[in-house]
Amino acid sequence: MQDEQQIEQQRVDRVTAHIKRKIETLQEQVGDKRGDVVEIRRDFWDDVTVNFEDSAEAAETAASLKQQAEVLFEREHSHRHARKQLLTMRKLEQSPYFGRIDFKENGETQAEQVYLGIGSLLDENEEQYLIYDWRAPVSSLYYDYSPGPAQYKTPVGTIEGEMTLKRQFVIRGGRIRSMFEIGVTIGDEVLQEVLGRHSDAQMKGIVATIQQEQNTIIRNERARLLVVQGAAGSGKTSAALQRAAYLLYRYRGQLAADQIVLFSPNPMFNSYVATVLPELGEENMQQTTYQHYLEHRLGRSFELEDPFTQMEYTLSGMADSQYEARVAAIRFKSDVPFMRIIERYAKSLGEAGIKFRPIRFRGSVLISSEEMSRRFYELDRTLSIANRLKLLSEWMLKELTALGKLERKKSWVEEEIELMDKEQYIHAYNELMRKKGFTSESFDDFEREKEMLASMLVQQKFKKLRSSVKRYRFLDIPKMYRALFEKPHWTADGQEQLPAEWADICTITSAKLENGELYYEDATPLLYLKELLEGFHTNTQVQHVFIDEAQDYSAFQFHYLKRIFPRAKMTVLGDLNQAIFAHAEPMDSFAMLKGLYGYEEMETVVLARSYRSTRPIVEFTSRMIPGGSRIIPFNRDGEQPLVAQACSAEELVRKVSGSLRGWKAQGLNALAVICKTAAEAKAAAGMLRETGMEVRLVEKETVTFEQGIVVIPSYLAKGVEFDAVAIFNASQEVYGRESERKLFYTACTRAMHELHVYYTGELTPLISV
Ligand SMILES: Nc1ncnc2c1ncn2[C@@H]1O[C@H](COP(=O)(O)OP(=O)(O)OP(=O)(O)O)[C@@H](O)[C@H]1O
Repeated sequence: MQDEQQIEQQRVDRVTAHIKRKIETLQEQVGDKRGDVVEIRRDFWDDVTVNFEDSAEAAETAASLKQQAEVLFEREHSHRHARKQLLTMRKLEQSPYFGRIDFKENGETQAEQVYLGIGSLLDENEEQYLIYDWRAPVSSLYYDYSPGPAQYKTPVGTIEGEMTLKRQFVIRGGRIRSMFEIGVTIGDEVLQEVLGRHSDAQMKGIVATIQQEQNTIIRNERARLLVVQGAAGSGKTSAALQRAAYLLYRYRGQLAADQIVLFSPNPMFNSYVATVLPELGEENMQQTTYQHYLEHRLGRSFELEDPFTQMEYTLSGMADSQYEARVAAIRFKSDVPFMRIIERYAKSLGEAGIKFRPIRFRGSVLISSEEMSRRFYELDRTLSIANRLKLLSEWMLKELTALGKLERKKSWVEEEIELMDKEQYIHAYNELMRKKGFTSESFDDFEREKEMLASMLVQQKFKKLRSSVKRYRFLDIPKMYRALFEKPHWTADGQEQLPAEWADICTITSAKLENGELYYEDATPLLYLKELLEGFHTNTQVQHVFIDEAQDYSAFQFHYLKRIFPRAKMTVLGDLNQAIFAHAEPMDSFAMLKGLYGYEEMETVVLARSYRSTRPIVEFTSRMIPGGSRIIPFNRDGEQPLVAQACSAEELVRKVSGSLRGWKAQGLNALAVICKTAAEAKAAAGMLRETGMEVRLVEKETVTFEQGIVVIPSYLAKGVEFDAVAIFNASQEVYGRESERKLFYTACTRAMHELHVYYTGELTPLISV
């Protein structure tokens, strides 16, 4: 092996020398291309002939503009491309590859040596690959097989043959640190080393150690809906990010990063994963949260509750007399039967019941709701509601034009013209000259001038009205949504069972809406109703939607997402044991997703191995949940989790800060004190600061994930991980309810190397020691 290592090192040296030369060439190219771009941008208008005198000249101008823009686009593109290559080469210079396989294709006499790295590299003659990109078809052999018969898929068919060697390298700074011959699961030694490292506040890429079952997720191209059910720390998020990188490579030229959307659990999570794709030489996909999407779609029409406020209520609002009704409401409004009710209701609105808002101007009604209603229901009923609304809005726009003409004669117009100050007047004059091509002579005519100013003034004032008509603001969606909770006539055929708490649900929903506020659980149904009426605002550009922490989405939300991204393939990643929202509590499988697409379009992958935490931590946390014995810990040793009682709040704080200091002394960087709620986190942060600890309080608005000590509410720790975790207070009082099991489990599974669980009074029954 020693000789082998020398031979391999010589190859590394050759390849690195080649990379260095490439870097030099690329540096020059990047500089030249940037120069080109700067020059074209600077001289853009010099090379364009601008002339709008007649239509022929104008067309020529447009063509010349287009041509110049194309040249610029092409240069920018090639500059970006060269820069991207340069970045990849710089990474390869340090560590050109991490794996090698020798593969003899059936019918061939010699095995080909395939070296895998984070990007590909051709030799000087551009004929042979010195390094294959980890996403190339042949590279999948490395992740899927041990030496022996093996095959891989290419876009033109399956290639069969025999793998005669599989080797893993650790190369740093151009030197081979270690190399191993390996079996199917990629080097436990390397994985041990990687997983044993301390966190650096950013999620890491895992390309050198992707496991076989993770590879099936990454490379899946067939499924319309890919469901990944994986234990805590099993690499769901990691697999999702590598999958995005894979898709960008596999479909390069057809798929751009902004055609992939990732729905994350909270804004901080976005910052946590933000470096993975750029590290792999790809641009980041679009990242959003469901809440952010809702806010974007609902605009500022409501004070929208966020999911974390809802969560705080379900965790701490037990004393509220409406608590039971609210929880029942959350469940009911998140499920498919309610969605069906809304669909039937929307359909019935095609016959009667649409609530219109009158168009008002200066205190009087221009178009009344009765008029709108009459016109709407006079339209051909075989047309869809959306089409009829379109016709109605067209009529309304015409009507506004006619009404605008009448408006010009009114006295307020004359008064406003008289009150115009000089600047306004000059501005209006210039505007009119520009728009209508008036000359100063024609503007001399006083009557005409007044008329023009009046028309301009009215037009300005009506602009808002017209735009609100175009946006269908004349539909009173909240009122219609509210009507669902007033007269449940649409359930009369008894298809859907209403919950026992229905009367209370109606009361609390109406009261909230009346205040111009919206509960989180009402947002999706209300939007759904709105879009059923107005037509769906679909996004057909997006080709892949990733939903992380999918167990936190309701069936209703999934249906909605499917509708707004009709062309996209969905990758849904979740762990039912971490389902922390009230609507998800009864859910025991992702079975509800089956209704989303057909069976044949759905594939499920189960990830049972957990990589994040040491074996003692995984064994400890697995005992908290049903079916926990099925979770396979990766065999990494560490301290047993500590469960310790404190006699008072003061002692609790002392103990927690003791743990934190100890961990810091050991060199651990990312430390978390996990509390149940935001209120507990705030109090804990205050008390810890009093002991001289420097801690950062994470709140729902926090957008950056940083190293150091954080104090964080349990539900915001979703998806992220820390070197060491202290559970602030795992007492019976804090985590006493069965419904908090998954939340508690989520909190404990955030720990990579160390877990300390403190409590006062009685210990939570959720731990079985
Ligand atoms: N194949 C792998 N090689 C190296 N590290 C891995 C691998 N798979 C997962 N990991 C590591 O395990 C940890 C957990 O991964 P990740 O966060 O993707 O899991 P998850 O299933 O999304 O977890 P959770 O549901 O608990 O949030 C991360 O530190 C990740 O880097």
